[in-house]
Amino acid sequence: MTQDLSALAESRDRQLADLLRSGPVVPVITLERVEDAVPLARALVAGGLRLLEITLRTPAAADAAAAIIRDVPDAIVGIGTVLTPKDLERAQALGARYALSPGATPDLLKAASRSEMPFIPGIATASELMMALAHGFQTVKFFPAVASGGIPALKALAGPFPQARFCPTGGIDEKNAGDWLALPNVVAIGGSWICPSSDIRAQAWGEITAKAQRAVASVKA
Ligand SMILES: O=C(O)C(=O)C[C@H](O)[C@H](O)COP(=O)(O)O
Repeated sequence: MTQDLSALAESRDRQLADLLRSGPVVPVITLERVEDAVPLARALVAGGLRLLEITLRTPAAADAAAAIIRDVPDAIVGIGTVLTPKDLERAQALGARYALSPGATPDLLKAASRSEMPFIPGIATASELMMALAHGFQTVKFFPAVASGGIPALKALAGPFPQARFCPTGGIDEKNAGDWLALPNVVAIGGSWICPSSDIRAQAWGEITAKAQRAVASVKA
């Protein structure tokens, strides 16, 4: 890495460390309707979760993220399902504080390594992790966490890669959240269990606040 890229990587790491202090549980949010965005974000913040991931999976996603950024100042909005350099630009243009991907491509890693915005690439294997580390990304998503071998797989990766920090997602729920968070190299966990599509469709904001509160309690347990 050149000196310029190293300085950018350090600055992103510092910003990310600051953001993760508001974690460590990140609800993964998929919104079908823009009008659900603000009440959902308020329900999550009321339950104690400020760090959010809005996935770019629906046509409503960008407007939904923009509405939360505008109207819910206590929410810290990250954009998920960033698959291309263009998605990363979109996340930045929206004013998101960070971006995440379920994986990574050489193009995406290259673009993200030249950007100021904190970015968390996804990895599921040692080779993918090596690629992320080589581009200056020490904090990675482990996705799909449970299907890729779960906690034993993450413990195995910790051996050769002590510098890596993980945000597992995919298959995490209320029952196993505490086990994942107990791992020393896990800095945050994420998942859709806190705000499943069925609750969002039903506008069950009270239920979502209760799930967020239980997630916060699992961190303290
Ligand atoms: O879309 C993305 O950007 C992702 O990285 C994937 C999400 O983190 C998982 O799909 C969440 O998994 P579940 O909690 O099992 O629903």
